[in-house]
Amino acid sequence: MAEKPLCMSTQIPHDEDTQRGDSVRCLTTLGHFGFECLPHQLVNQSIQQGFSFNILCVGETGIGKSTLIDTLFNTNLKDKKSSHFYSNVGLKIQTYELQENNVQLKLTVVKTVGYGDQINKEASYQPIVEYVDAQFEAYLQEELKIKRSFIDYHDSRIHVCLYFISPTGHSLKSIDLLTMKNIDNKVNIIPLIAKADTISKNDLQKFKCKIVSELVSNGIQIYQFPTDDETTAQVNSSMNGQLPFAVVGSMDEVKVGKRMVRGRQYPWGVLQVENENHCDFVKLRDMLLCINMEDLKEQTHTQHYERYRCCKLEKMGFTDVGPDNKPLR
Ligand SMILES: Nc1nc2c(ncn2[C@@H]2O[C@H](COP(=O)(O)OP(=O)(O)OP(=O)(O)O)[C@@H](O)[C@H]2O)c(=O)[nH]1
Repeated sequence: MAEKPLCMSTQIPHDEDTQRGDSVRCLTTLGHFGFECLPHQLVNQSIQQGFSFNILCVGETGIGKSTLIDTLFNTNLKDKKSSHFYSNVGLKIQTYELQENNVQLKLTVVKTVGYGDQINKEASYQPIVEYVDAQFEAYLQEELKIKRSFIDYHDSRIHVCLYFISPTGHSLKSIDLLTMKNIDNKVNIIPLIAKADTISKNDLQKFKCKIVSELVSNGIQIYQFPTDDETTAQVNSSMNGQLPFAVVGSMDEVKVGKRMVRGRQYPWGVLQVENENHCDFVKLRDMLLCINMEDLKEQTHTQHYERYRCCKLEKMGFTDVGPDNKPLR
């Protein structure tokens, strides 16, 4: 078998090579090496592994959580209506395998049940906080194992919380402020005005402004679409200015002219869910699924989980040491 000659001197330093730090130099490469294919290797590996995405839907009973998820993913996940008479808030967790072309997505939807139906508002957000923390804890425990198996580990950490605001047209309720305040450093919150077809366009704009000012004055951090990538900076920054999205959900097919569209039929006409002049559904779908899903996952890992992990490890007595082997404070 013919052996390939080993090329020892493949990189020739040029005068213009820049010196970075003490020991890392940028060299101009000559010829083909192959590492330019690394991004393709990553794409193939990701497609083979499949993707997962975990959504938490928080909102009052009957506010349109299941319908919106169905409309987003074109599924029929809703089973039966929840009662208004639960003594505690519960969470319903459902996982689905979805496929679009050759991309597989394991979607987990966690939905509040009985939220807003109790007098004690503390009891309304506590189960949500506990659930989010429990998923961080499960991930941390997997990380701390000697034999870790992340390949088949189902990462259930919540990547986004869709917070459904009741379309009152007035202001946020105390339960909204309390819950968002207690989860904003644990999850990426995207606020939505639910059933936006029940409020006039004029009132909707005023309501949006009121919500934003209440979030700011209460120091509640909502997720900001990232503006550091030049390919998405413009659209993301414009969408940041349009939050909270006013959404309408529907799986009904309605006739408009010669076309069938998803919408809600009224005596005065049809509200088309996918018409950007009618509501912000398409904006939400694009932002959530097409443009920022990966950032939501990254923020979950690098910000929210990292905060949980740091806190937990410190409580467990771990400390980092500096170069002099002394504990860092
Ligand atoms: N007008 C209007 N009605 C909606 C909208 N979305 C859902 N609905 C209706 O509201 C009712 C409740 O919707 P669901 O999607 O079941 O609400 P949910 O929040 O999942 O309800 P629970 O699981 O019972 O808490 C249904 O009759 C829906 O058809 C919307 O955007 N506008």
